Amino acid sequence: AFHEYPVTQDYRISRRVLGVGINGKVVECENRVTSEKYALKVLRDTEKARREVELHVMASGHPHIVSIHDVYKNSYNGVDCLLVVMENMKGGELFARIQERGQKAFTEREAAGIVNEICSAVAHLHRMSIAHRDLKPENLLYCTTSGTAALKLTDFGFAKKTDESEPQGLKTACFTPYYCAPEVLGTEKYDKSCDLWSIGVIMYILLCGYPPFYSQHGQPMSPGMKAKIKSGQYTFPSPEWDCVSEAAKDLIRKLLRTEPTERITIEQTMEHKWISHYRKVPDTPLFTSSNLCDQKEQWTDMQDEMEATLASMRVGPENI
Ligand SMILES: O=C(Nc1cc(-c2cc3c([nH]2)[C@]2(CCCNC2)CNC3=O)ccn1)c1cccc(C(F)(F)F)c1
Repeated sequence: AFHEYPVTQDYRISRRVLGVGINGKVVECENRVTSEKYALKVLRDTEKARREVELHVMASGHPHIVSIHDVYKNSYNGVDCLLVVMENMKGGELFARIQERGQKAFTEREAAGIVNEICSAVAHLHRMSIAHRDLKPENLLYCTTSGTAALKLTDFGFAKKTDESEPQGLKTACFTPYYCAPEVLGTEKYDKSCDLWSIGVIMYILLCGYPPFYSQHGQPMSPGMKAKIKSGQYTFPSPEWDCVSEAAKDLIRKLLRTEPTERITIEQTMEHKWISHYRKVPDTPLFTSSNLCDQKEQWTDMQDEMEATLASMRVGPENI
């Protein structure tokens, strides 16, 4: 249930904008009693916003999910809004921190530790039949600027329940299901498999500093593209990948399978030795930090491309 009284009664809202999400803007705010700083996400009160808040509240409390502190329903000159007060992730975004690394090289073992944190957040969501569907670097934030700060996942703007609790479009259609192809009936696999693909892309970038897939530059993703990821082939180019372990490449191959039904699940990923024994992964220095810095200007292109591919993967009866 949401507080109906004004959020300004409990928090002083600063003008500092922390970012803009799918459904709303994020600003810094301060609790009037404790002077603690929080992040405030302002959403128009729509069906979509309700779902975002509901799923984020369900997931909140896990050590690698940004926690929700309070939710308010206020209206400003006749427009109903939902205001979500979250813990303030003062450490900023995942790749910004690796870019700012400077001299001390980023190692394969550190990459494994980060992927382990992301996987435990996704495992928590998938156990609750929630698919995040917008797992991208800019939604992975650090609690504080300290080197040991926890990495947490945020922005449930595209999250969705994958069990039958929600009418899955086609499921309600009146036809004899046994003629229906599996991939149409079980969007459950699809939605969750988007998150595994995202983990694969993030893991690839962590290990070399550039993304696995490039579309022909400037070529827009064809609109209405089916769930197939316009993946093209990816490779493990020299010299960056010569020093990366076979176990890491094995896991990437299983995460980046083009066919969603052939992609590894989050449970299988957590059992993969590169994750389950991440503390034993070789502490090999990587090219990541320098490559992330060198191709800084291509960074926004990369984010746009990942965004476009995620959009094309968010298949659902409503999107087919
Ligand atoms: O982002 C910061 N604090 C923060 C931010 C969020 C947050 C929520 C959402 C987002 N951020 C984004 C912003 C645009 C990129 N995607 C994520 C869109 N969707 C969200 O739902 C949540 C909690 N604390 C922050 C605070 C202080 C300092 C710094 C920095 F490190 F940058 F100095 C960052």
